[in-house]
Amino acid sequence: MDRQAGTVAVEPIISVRTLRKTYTTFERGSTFAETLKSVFWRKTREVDAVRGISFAIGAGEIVGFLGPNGAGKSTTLKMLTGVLYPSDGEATVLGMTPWHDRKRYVAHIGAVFGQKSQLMWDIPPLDAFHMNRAIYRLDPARFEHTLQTLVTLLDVGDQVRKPTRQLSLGERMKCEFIMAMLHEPKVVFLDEPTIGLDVFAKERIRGFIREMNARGTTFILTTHDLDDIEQLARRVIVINHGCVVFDGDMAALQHGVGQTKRIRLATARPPGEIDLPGVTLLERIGETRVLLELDVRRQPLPAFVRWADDAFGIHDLVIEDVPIEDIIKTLYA
Ligand SMILES: Nc1ncnc2c1ncn2[C@@H]1O[C@H](COP(=O)(O)OP(=O)(O)OP(=O)(O)O)[C@@H](O)[C@H]1O
Repeated sequence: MDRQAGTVAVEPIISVRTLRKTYTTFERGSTFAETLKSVFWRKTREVDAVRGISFAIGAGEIVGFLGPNGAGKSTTLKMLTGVLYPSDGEATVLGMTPWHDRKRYVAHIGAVFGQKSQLMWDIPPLDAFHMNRAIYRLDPARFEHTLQTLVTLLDVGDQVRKPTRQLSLGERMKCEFIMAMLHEPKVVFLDEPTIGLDVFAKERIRGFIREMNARGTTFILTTHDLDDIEQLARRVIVINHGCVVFDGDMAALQHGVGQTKRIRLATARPPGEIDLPGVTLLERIGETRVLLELDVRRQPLPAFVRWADDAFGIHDLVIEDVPIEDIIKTLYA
């Protein structure tokens, strides 16, 4: 997809315009006198959780929605799933305003919240799936076909008949995905969908998301697990303090970072001061080891290697890309 940051070439399926949410909280005070006073005179405090964010998402995208704790991700997702009214701004998802006519809206979207279950503890997922069929008034033959497809993709044929409380976390999460996708939503919101899962369960869930995306589902994925983002999202929107601080392709983000390399150097003689343009000393490890960061636009790699060998003698050299965690940390900062 040919896309500039924040815009999509195709007609957006999700469009968010200067969306804002301010929470008003009441301060009660900590002493008895303050609590008594607050009965007559309530002191309020305003929290600007989301400060006028805008973005557009095209059909078929998987977008990673990232930000540190308290950045405003859940608040945004709650507005986009219609749970929360915004203080200002607009959003349309599949041509509908999420917080208007929510009953009609939820029939077109799906949501999986890693920390919140849509299943019922004492009854098997299969019964809950059939309840959803009734709630969404799904065609029985189509429902059976979709159910079989989802059960096969996630390999939970034996588990869906057990009471939910007997399932492992990984098995339950797979059933949560089935629950969210039985009505074939075009847009699915995921909030920490792999939290607490082992590597195998994570792989299975990620494979499932990729498969459903290939079949046309658009996903917005909020997670603190950057492996989810690296493996699934072609685009990331990063928010911090309620504002969008980056909106662009993962590839562009990684390419920008590709201009910076980390170099682990073991030298024959202790390296003294390294005062070269484009070279930052990150860490000294013992007498003869250093970790450096190199901006290859200002300090070409071959020239640096020649200089280092002449200056201290190179014993060993490892060249690494900057980890995605560090790039994201910089954006958060
Ligand atoms: N119901 C509420 N009342 C008052 N303030 C709230 C409420 N919900 C969230 N906030 C505040 O709004 C800000 C954004 O919170 P939000 O939960 O959207 O962040 P988040 O990015 O999802 O964080 P996390 O990664 O920790 O889940 C925070 O400062 C939070 O304390």
